[in-house]
Amino acid sequence: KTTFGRSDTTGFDNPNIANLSGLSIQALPGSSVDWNYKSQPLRYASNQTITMTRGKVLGGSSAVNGALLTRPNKIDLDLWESAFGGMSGFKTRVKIIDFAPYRNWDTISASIKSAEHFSETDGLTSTLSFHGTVGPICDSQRTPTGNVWGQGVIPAVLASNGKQNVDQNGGDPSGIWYTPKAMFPSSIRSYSANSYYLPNAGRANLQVMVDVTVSRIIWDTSLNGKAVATGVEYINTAGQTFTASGDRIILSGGVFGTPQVLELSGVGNPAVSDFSSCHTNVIHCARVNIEIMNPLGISTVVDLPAVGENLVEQPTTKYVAALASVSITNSGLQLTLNFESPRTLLTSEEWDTAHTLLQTAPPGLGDVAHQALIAMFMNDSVIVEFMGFPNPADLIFLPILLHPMSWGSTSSPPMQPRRRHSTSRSAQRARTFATQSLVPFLAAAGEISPGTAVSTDAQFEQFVKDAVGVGYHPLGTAAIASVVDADLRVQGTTNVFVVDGSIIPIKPGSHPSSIIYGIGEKAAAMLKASPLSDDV
Ligand SMILES: Cc1cc2nc3c(=O)[nH]c(=O)nc-3n(C[C@H](O)[C@H](O)[C@H](O)COP(=O)(O)OP(=O)(O)OC[C@H]3O[C@@H](n4cnc5c(N)ncnc54)[C@H](O)[C@@H]3O)c2cc1C
Repeated sequence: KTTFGRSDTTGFDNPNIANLSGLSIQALPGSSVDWNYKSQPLRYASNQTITMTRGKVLGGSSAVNGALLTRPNKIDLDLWESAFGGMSGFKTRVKIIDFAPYRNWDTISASIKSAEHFSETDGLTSTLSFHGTVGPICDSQRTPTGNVWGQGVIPAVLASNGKQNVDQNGGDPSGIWYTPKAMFPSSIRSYSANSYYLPNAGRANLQVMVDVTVSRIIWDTSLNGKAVATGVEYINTAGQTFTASGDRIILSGGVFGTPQVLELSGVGNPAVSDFSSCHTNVIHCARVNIEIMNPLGISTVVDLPAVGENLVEQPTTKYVAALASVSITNSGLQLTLNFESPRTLLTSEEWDTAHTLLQTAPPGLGDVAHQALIAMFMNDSVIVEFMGFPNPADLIFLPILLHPMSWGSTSSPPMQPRRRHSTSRSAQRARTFATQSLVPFLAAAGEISPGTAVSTDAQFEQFVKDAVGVGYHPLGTAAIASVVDADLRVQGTTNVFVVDGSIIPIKPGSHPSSIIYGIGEKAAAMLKASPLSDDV
């Protein structure tokens, strides 16, 4: 049975969701299908308040995203293994010790492939063995229809010692390539609502409701000191409250919604005095002076201060320049991504400075995560992605910093000085590349952002403070090892699980949706295989 309310919450008749071929997806952030979460004023970014877009529609953020299916460097995912493998007691504390699905590049890649149905594109070379071909999410590559990328950007990257990567999804994303998008051959978006849900909508044991919001988990008496859930409470748009019961509760509310439901249910940080227990090897708490549940009158069910912490987001700025003439076009899909590693992005002097800065952990960051960041840097894992945007009259690059060095929480987003420095360097790099290599394509004095008034290091730093945006890739607020165990069960509960991007403990340098689809695939297999009698 399927209970649908307003059609915009199903999204199926929203052309901006369906159509990936033009500029329509730019209309989605801030629209009625966005939760429109706002950050607190960012202290290190001119007190800006940033909108943290998340999809409020069937399919969640997969309905409103840019649909790029990328994967990080192999090293980024292999580091999960060393992070968790080194945690004493972790493996014996969980009952179902099936950590294998989330262990390293090989296991996570295998899960991603099981979600993917990749089709090769005529005229483009790809490596089929890197891709899945029978999963629900369809993806393929497209060459841009405008000539800026094919005739301008790609030759310019190659001329400046860059490389063209045959297929970035095999563990080395460095270089430039036509990135796959999650879409059917018709350029219609392929996402969780139409590719996972719709083919199964007729199942008798599946009921989907839209226009309702889960307000809390309902608890029974505890078993062996662990909280037992019997269902959830939810509210409709008229403010009426209902309940749904179940043997297992699986939260997939995303990086903001999942910790919110946990905290409303008494699972989280009750008071400042419990803050110290938040520090594990991997995770730190950003809200050093904030107690979450007690002031709101929420009784503590599980004292778990790491809930809502460890929020990591990728910052970005915008380089925009007017094109020289109407015969030069930048239309089509934003498909070509160029990934730079520390050694290709930074001068040797900047590399030394960055290396020195990295030796000191940001405040509160656990040693394991700190060592992981250093390893990513030393192994030359990609650190900046330059993404092109299909604005007909402009060349637009978004340099996205992939491995940020600051952490926040669901109530206090990250943006600390060291990250600002790296973001400023990548903004400078976007201009240098455009002005040195793309002159014939750009209008004279056509730079719109940052604008020619910005030229010194200090001015670039100020530009970043004033104009920084987000990559829309927040992760980590109910992380493995700190909030959930290896089987994705919330610590201190018998039968509550989290399956979404909030379980990712250490940020990989990529767009996250492919990994999150992979997590969904593995979690489904794992939960199906594990009998309810294991929920103790
Ligand atoms: C504008 C934008 C562009 C992006 N571009 C890309 C891209 O090109 N490539 C890429 O890989 N990634 C991209 N991403 C990121 C990617 O889409 C997300 O990381 C991913 O979809 C997150 O999946 P999730 O399951 O963790 O959460 P979500 O997809 O956000 O799903 C959470 C769901 O839970 C619902 N929910 C939350 N709270 C409640 C509650 N209390 N009761 C009931 N329901 C609730 C939400 O409405 C939503 O449907 C982009 C994201 C955005 C916003």
